[in-house]
Amino acid sequence: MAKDTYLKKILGNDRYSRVRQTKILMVGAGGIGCELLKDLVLTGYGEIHIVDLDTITLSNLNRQFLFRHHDIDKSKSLTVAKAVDSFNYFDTKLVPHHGNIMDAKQFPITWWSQFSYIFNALDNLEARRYVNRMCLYLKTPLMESGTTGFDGQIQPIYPYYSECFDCQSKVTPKTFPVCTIRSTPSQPVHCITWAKEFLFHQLFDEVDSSAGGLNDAAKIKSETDDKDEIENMTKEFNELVDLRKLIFNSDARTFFTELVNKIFKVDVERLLLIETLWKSRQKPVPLIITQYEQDLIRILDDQTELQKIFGDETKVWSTLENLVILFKASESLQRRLQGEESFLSFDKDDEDTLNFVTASANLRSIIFNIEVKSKFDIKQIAGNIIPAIATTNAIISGFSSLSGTNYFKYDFEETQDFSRIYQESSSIFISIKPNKYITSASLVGPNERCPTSSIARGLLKLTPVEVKELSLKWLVDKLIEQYDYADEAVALILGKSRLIYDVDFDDNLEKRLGDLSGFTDGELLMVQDDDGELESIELYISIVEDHESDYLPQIKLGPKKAITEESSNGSSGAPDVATDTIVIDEEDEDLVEVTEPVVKKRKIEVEVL
Ligand SMILES: Nc1ncnc2c1ncn2[C@@H]1O[C@H](COP(=O)(O)OP(=O)(O)OP(=O)(O)O)[C@@H](O)[C@H]1O
Ligand SMILES: [Zn+2]
Repeated sequence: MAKDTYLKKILGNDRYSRVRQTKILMVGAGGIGCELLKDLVLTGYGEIHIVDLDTITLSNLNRQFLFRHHDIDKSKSLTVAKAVDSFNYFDTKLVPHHGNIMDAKQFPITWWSQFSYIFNALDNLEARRYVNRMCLYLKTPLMESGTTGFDGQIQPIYPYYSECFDCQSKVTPKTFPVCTIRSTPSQPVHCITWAKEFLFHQLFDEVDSSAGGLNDAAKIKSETDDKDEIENMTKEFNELVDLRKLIFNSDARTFFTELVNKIFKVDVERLLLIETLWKSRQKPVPLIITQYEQDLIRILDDQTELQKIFGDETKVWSTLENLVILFKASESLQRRLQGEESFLSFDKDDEDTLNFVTASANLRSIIFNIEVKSKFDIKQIAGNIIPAIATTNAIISGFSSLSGTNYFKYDFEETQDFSRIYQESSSIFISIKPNKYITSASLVGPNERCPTSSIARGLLKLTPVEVKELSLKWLVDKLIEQYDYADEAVALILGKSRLIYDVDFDDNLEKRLGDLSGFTDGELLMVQDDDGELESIELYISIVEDHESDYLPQIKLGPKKAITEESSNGSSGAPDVATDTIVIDEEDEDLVEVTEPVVKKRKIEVEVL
């Protein structure tokens, strides 16, 4: 049977002919992207654009099966596009783009508007949110997907008909109270966090006293009322400062001995004095280095023995072995700081930093009678790594492409009316839990409180000549005419927060649009109703050579909706998939970044042209 006859049979004639004519975009060509592109090519799409900003690394090869060893350092998007050639049975046109999808210069809205459907195969919240917003401006359906270990999810998004990516707040990563980390750890992860975020950071990293963290007095006070505990922590901190000085003016042995003595003996003895802490907890046992000194010296001189310890990363090291590792790591870190490097940051792939954190976390675990972990395990936890599983990616990609074909049931060319299809589509979840390997949930309408989809969005299309000739007054009148705003109720905010017009500020009215600084292609214009009756609309300024249709989107603005703090909160990378990520990690801060769409008018910030 000819290959496309086969496809016709599976999809049916109508869907088949629509698939063949459809141009889609896939964002991300990593773990999910490789699997997904294979599926999309075999679905028979007419044209697929692929965007990825990254190049291939060795660690990608175990699961990103379209890449080979000789592809290392090559562009992911260009490589995947070539790799699928051997099974491109339906002659799908592949158009790769190497670049950041959030780059509005490389990918202006006119570029986005060519796609009928967008598939996300991304690994971060920021890019996901960006694509979600672009889809809202253009009313382009989006298939969102994400995996974390054995968990995975797809979410079909039909803009303004079903929930958008931001409609559900994302699971917040776990955080630990400072005092659990500093005084009363009870799990390996507490000791690992302490070793990485506190000990390593204070000794070797660049310390920014204004940044807060585990030493911030206010933070400590907010976690405990115990005066002794606060005093202890402050003392510990000051002694650490002295220890840091020793890095530069002592030899390796002195530094190591002082380090072990202070961190694993003196600090612990001090904690033991606070009796309230140990009423219902097992007491820690301070480490006495002299008990291990002789063996330590012997092993440090024995290369074979050393190699044996360092060679097995999956073994759980004994106290003595952890001390050996700690000595070698601190010696090496000390040498690096005495040399060229002015500070050292923890990096799971930097052996010295990982060894230091592993050994010090384990020694603390031993003291507090907590399970000791192998270096391999600690690397996963300290690096916030949740292993990526090829099978999870393959299953999720399968669901993503399969569910995407639902779109071809109807002809949306003219209408973009998704009222039926969204009710026939579902989010799908997979997991390793028995009886819950695959579950699904019907799509529901947008969350009224969603910070992203609770305002209307669309394009304001103008030609360069119109931008030059039309005045702001023309635009205000046009907005009133189109959206039924009460007279004098319109307020316009350009970009992040610049008020360019409202009833009390009409200085710009006679200006040409092009003379308003910032009125450029790709900039956002927020239209607010000062009477508080109608919802806001965010317009994406699109300057095009020609626009047949209207200047403004054909939308009926609904009544204004309330947005709450709670609903504008988000954090995890994959949609709704819980992770065991440890916070108190600066890197995670970008994960909680939220783009607030509703800009409060602030006249103070007005720049009069
Ligand atoms: N803003 C962006 N623009 C374009 N591509 C992006 C953007 N953000 C992320 N990506 C791409 O999305 C893909 C996500 O894939 P994946 O989660 O497998 O990540 P990875 O970097 O390949 O693997 P890992 O993070 O596990 O080492 C990556 O190839 C990444 O380059
Ligand atoms: Zn939403």
